[in-house]
Amino acid sequence: MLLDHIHQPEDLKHLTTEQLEQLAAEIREFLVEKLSVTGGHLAPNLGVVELTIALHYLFDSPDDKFIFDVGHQSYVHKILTGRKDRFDTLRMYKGLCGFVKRSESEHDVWEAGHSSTSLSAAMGMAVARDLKKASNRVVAVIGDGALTGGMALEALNHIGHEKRNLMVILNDNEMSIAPNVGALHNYLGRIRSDRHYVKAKEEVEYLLKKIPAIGGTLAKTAEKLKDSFKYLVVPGVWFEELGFTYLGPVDGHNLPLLLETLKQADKVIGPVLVHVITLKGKGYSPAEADSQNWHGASPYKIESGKMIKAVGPPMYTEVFGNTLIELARQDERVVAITPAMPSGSGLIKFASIFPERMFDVGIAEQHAATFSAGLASEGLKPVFAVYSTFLQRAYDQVVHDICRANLNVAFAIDRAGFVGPDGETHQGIYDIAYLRSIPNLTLMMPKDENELRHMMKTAVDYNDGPIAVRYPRISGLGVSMDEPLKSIPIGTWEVLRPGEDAAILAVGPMIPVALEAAELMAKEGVGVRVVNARFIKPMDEAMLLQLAKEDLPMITLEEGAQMGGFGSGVMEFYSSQNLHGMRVKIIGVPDYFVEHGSVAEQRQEVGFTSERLVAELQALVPRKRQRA
Ligand SMILES: Cc1ncc(C[n+]2csc(CCOP(=O)(O)OP(=O)(O)O)c2C)c(N)n1
Ligand SMILES: CC(=O)[C@@H](O)[C@H](O)COP(=O)(O)O
Ligand SMILES: [Mg+2]
Repeated sequence: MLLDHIHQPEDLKHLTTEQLEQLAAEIREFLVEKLSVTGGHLAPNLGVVELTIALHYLFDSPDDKFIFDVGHQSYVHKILTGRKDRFDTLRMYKGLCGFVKRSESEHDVWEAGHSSTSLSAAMGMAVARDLKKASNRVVAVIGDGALTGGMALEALNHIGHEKRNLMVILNDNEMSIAPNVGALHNYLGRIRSDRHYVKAKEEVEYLLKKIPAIGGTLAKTAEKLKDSFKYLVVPGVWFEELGFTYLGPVDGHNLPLLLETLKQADKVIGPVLVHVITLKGKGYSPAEADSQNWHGASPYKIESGKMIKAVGPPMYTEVFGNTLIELARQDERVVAITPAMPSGSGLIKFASIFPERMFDVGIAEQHAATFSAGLASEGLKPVFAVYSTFLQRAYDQVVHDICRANLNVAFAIDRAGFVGPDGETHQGIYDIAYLRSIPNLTLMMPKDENELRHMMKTAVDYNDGPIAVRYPRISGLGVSMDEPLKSIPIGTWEVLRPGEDAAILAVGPMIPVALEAAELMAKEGVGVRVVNARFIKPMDEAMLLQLAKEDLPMITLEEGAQMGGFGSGVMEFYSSQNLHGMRVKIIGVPDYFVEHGSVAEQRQEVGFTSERLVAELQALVPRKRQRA
């Protein structure tokens, strides 16, 4: 196998084109086989095998900087840069990261996970190169989905203006996670489909070259003629008008053509955009047929293409999607907005039932937020479905357009808390801290999937401003769903277990571990009250005052950043009441980035365990209260 002899990009340089094509086939086989066990972003990586081989064959990483947008399609890059032997640990605890990772290799020059950052980073590296009088290449690989991200367009604007040497490779597979959307996508579609563009362009350019060099007005007319023809035939004229040289579209699986085009691109002075057409999932028929489902694959059976899914209670996401349909049936104000995550957010069924009330705006969280504000300003009830981590992209819009204006936007914040294999770039652990300080916003988290349903009803019924419900990327507890849906009084907590010696104020999925700790403490004769602190804002101030009255020591427990989180809110409240003697132990995610692994391993790592809680309670509860 050629692949056995590839340990670094240098090992590619002597191969023939036929050998490179053989290598591509071997890498595809490797990916399908390895990811059948580990899971991962199979379809995106199958689509960039030839492209990644071509880059490492022609150019010289790490001197030449390769920047992968999102970074989920960097497995081939990792294989070619000495990490193929680590793929059995892909996305596992302390194993190979599923995204580009600087600590893994000198070839990983730019980390991501969130989309649309590659062009800005590339521009930074290009300017740095020029200021250092260096001559390395800077090559960004960005997908058609990521190109819909606002940051990418901001960067195109800057790159085209400065006209520095920089190569942008647009990996166009017509897919985001779902089929890509938007006017830019439609434009790319016209280029992809009108093959005659390329032929006509060559003929026109040949013809124009034939016109003898002439002076005077005729020359100006000829130039104008050439420009107007350009609009007719140059496929990438939009990019050309932004200051790029556009090359393509080129078949991203035709290695000889790809090599030829990249060599041509390498000679261009100034920014060049190479439009590469690929097939997401190329080479594995189940992934080719359904690249949305195979974008992020669970472990699977290779032969049957059947993914191995955990059986058990429904995911919170599924309960959200089903409940939103129920609410939308009762209330025609309800509309759903997703920034390119219809499937991950559980909205596929909703979209099929209410196509006119479902909006996939592309990878555009900022736009999604203010679009929701616009909808709410006209009396609709927009439900903005967004992952906690991706909502970070729209922080200003949440403050400036939604909360300040006190508009009735409902946020359905999925993937709140640890997310597992996607790791540090995707952990949903900052939203409590970054949302609770914004005036007018109500923030809640259910103890189980049944309470999620009632919280969604609460959010839709609530007409006093923005309201957010956050829920985790895990299955529910398997509780029964009670009917009918009813609103929960805002700002009310719930005592789940009585106790006279201490209290744990737990948020969402932290409740089971709090109940476990209380059970263990009961064996020591210590009564620990467990409270479902389901409203992070506003808090249940009556209950907080009652706890103070009883002088109960307490733990606050949240799967969110400890700094500025729910526990901080409790301390702030007691401070505001001048209750300075309260003994409060805040337990949340410590101040560092928690890397990939399973949710259970991540929780274990930061001490979200009943054993840890018991130790903290023993330190908190004075001896006299600990009955013999
Ligand atoms: C800011 C942000 N929003 C959403 C996502 C989720 N996401 C990851 S990959 C992806 C689709 C990317 O499409 P494209 O850039 O075309 O790459 P492809 O997977 O098609 O190769 C999305 C929406 C993200 N990573 N970052
Ligand atoms: C790379 C990326 O951002 C998405 O593919 C993300 O990994 C999806 O996350 P879920 O698997 O939680 O839907
Ligand atoms: Mg794509």
